[in-house]
Amino acid sequence: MRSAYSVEEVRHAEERLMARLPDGVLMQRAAAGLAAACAGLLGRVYGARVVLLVGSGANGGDTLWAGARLARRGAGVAAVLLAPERTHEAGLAALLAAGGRIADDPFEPLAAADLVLDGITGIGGRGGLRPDAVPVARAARGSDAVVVAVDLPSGVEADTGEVRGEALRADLTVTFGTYKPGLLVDPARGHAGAVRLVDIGLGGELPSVPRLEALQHADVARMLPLPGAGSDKYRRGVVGVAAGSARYPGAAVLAVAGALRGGAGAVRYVGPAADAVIARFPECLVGTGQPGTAGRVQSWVVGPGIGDRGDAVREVLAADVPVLVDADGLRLLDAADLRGRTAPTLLTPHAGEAAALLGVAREEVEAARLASVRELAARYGATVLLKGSTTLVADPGGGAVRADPMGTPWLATAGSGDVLSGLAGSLLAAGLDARDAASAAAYLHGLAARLAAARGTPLTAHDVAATLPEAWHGVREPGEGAGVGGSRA
Ligand SMILES: NC(=O)C1=CN([C@@H]2O[C@H](COP(=O)(O)OP(=O)(O)OC[C@H]3O[C@@H](n4cnc5c(N)ncnc54)[C@H](O)[C@@H]3O)[C@@H](O)[C@H]2O)[C@@H](O)CC1
Ligand SMILES: Nc1ncnc2c1ncn2[C@@H]1O[C@H](COP(=O)(O)OP(=O)(O)O)[C@@H](O)[C@H]1O
Ligand SMILES: [K+]
Repeated sequence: MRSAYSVEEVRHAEERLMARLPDGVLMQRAAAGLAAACAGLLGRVYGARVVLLVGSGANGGDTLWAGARLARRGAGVAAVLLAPERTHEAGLAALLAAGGRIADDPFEPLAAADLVLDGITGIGGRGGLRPDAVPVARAARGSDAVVVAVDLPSGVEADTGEVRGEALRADLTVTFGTYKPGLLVDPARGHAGAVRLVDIGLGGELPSVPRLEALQHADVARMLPLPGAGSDKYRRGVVGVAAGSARYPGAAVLAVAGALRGGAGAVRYVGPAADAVIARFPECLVGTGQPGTAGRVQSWVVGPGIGDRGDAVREVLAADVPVLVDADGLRLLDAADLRGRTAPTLLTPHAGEAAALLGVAREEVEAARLASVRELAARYGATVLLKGSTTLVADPGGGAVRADPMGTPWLATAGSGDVLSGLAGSLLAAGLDARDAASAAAYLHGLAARLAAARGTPLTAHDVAATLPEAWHGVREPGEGAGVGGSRA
């Protein structure tokens, strides 16, 4: 599990740790890790051309100290000072003593650089890049150099992943002590490139519950339901699917396709698309009536392609089992029906559906995904999976929000959300709690899409469903050909 903490939590942890250590030790640990990462990228440090973009705070200090280490190994290091009168003094002195120099004109060294270190702002940054830094950041990105962000890409909001204004785009971010939420949540995440964590000894000083966490293969593998000797199909869990309509039978087929690959013992479909479902999946139990007539299930998925069948949504929400509501079901949802429920509810909106549930514009949700998913969970008293470029899962009671690291834009294809709802519903039926079911489903769904996309052709929702067994295998046996699974962050 990768964990991210807020700026306030990082600062408190740093204070406690620094109180026990000689002055400057943490900055030296950060600079050493940063310089080592840069040396690894360069391959040969001697003779490399390195440019440091240096802001007014300790982030600039880290950058100068790392630059000094590279200069001592023979790199030609030029520092662009964006706030010359407030530059970290000891860092600058170290750089100059090691043979580095101050650049008078930022653009000339940038044009010839092999490596640029972005030390304009770190966790102390507020708002986007200041106007004077914008052309410099653009020149860095426009050069042939590899751009490494120090702690965070300058201009992004560390706590939220929001980008208010312009921000630097890095190829790699070397972050210190812990991940920050902005490194795991879009749009900021999209600026970070690959992310590498340098241990500076902060771990023991951080709270036990992080702000945000991102699953890895091993976490998902531990959650996956496996049958035992005493299992039968009912004990493994039965998932009910109330989806589809005469107009949208495909949504039912795709939700059932996801549900069949989620580890439940059986999938029961009820609704007007029964013929289409049984034609495709003879292993599915089907009925044409209302959800109330379906017989016992351990979880329900309701909503994909269901059209205007609000009665079906109400019937499902009256059942005392975990319920996942998606797509049309979210539009038909009456918040009052949720309040009376004691079993878990999982809502799975995309940004447009989330905006309608919150009564705001879609752009507002996309710009502030973390705040939006938290607000939805609190307001509706339900676990919420917010789909999109970074899929997020929040519980109504607070706790760590899960950020999915596996998503890929290949998933932006019609019907892939239906597959996800079936898959998550199946994991609910198998006994996972709502947050685990939602985040494990998003992870497997993203990994399946990556594996399918690696075949080199555009993919369909059906391909995602068909590749779920490979994704399942990939998380359980990560060594065996699931190379796509190594997450980029
Ligand atoms: N505190 C510690 O012990 C450690 C801190 N470390 C580094 O220290 C950083 C935090 O240092 P600071 O608290 O000094 O903060 P930063 O270096 O992130 O930036 C603060 C400075 O930037 C200015 N600023 C804020 N927003 C700006 C913007 N949009 N454009 C331009 N300037 C802006 C502020 O006026 C302030 O002077 C971390 O990100 C990390 O790189 C590491 O060395 C590890 C140890
Ligand atoms: N840009 C993107 N990057 C990553 N994943 C995306 C992106 N856009 C959409 N997705 C994913 O694709 C799926 C689409 O679901 P949804 O919006 O419900 O579409 P549909 O209703 O057609 O199935 C979700 O899992 C969502 O997270
Ligand atoms: K930075």
